[in-house]
Amino acid sequence: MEAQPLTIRANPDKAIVWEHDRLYLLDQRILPTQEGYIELQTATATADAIRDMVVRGAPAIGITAAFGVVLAARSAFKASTENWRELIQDELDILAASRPTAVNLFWALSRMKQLIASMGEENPEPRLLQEAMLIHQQDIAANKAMGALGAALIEGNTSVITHCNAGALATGGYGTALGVIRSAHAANKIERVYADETRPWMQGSRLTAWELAQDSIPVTLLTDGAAASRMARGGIGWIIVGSDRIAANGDVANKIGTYNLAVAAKFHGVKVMVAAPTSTIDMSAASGADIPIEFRDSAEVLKWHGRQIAAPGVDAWNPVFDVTPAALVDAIVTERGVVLSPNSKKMAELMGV
Ligand SMILES: CSC[C@@H](O)[C@@H](O)C(=O)COP(=O)(O)O
Repeated sequence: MEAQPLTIRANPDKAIVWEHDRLYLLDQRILPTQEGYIELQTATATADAIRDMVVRGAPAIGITAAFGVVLAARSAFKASTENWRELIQDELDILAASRPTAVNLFWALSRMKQLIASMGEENPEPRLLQEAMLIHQQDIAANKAMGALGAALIEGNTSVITHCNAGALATGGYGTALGVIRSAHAANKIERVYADETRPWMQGSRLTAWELAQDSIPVTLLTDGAAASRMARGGIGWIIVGSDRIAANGDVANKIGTYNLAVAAKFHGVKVMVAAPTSTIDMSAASGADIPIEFRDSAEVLKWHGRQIAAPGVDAWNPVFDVTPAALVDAIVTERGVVLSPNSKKMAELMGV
């Protein structure tokens, strides 16, 4: 899958673009040294793009899958105006199998499936496209609401640590954790952001630092192992991260290494904020133990830029997410409100169940 020459200037707030009835994704694998969009013509190609990390980040995966359903409906309706509903099923399953942890994927597919179930004999594409666009727009609005709510929790002017990339690139735009940081920076509450590099895909150095630099927000990279040392030296008010799935008891799945950060934060008296839209909350997962954790190829750890960095025959354990227990989380910030010291009762109240 090669990046196409740019027709749209690369912009983190435009990582997912639907234009002239076509789906374009900013290729996040090649940032920040190259910028290019990939055009996707089928749902299967969309699922491949999600699996191969062209697009990543929980809300962005969900939005992309919703547009993937539009592409699936287009080809199914072209093949048969009568049987498109049956024809689309395989592609819906292929999209659902792309990545397992981010619940936003399944949430978005379920919204699209509900709409399909309510449709008559008309061409499904226009209404499905309208729904995908609504999912996209609602995500941006949720991020802006979270930005204001999360920024309000930060007192004075402080430095923060973030992990992975929970910015505009990982969402429909504006970002979750980076949305909070953007809003807090605009309110003069952020002195500096320390971005963990985030092995092995380097979302922190390649994507987060790129986004923050474009916003002129002071950013310094940390190797993942340096975060506790940085906290020990003081001046860090908050750890601010996103999430791929939050369980009904407030346990948080996020990029591998988030749990380490939260443990170190507790020891150093640094608070932990998780910013995530309610589409990331999975009330059917009673606790973090019920969240499926994606394991990726050990080659992602054993190789660096295609070069072998471990002795031949050495294996690697490569879970790409971990679960931070609710007891280590000070605040979950959603578009519906903030949950302080989350637990099952407070999460149920937030979700109205
Ligand atoms: C707003 S994005 C929140 C999470 O999806 C993000 O922190 C993360 O862990 C992304 O992992 P990735 O493997 O890059 O998709």
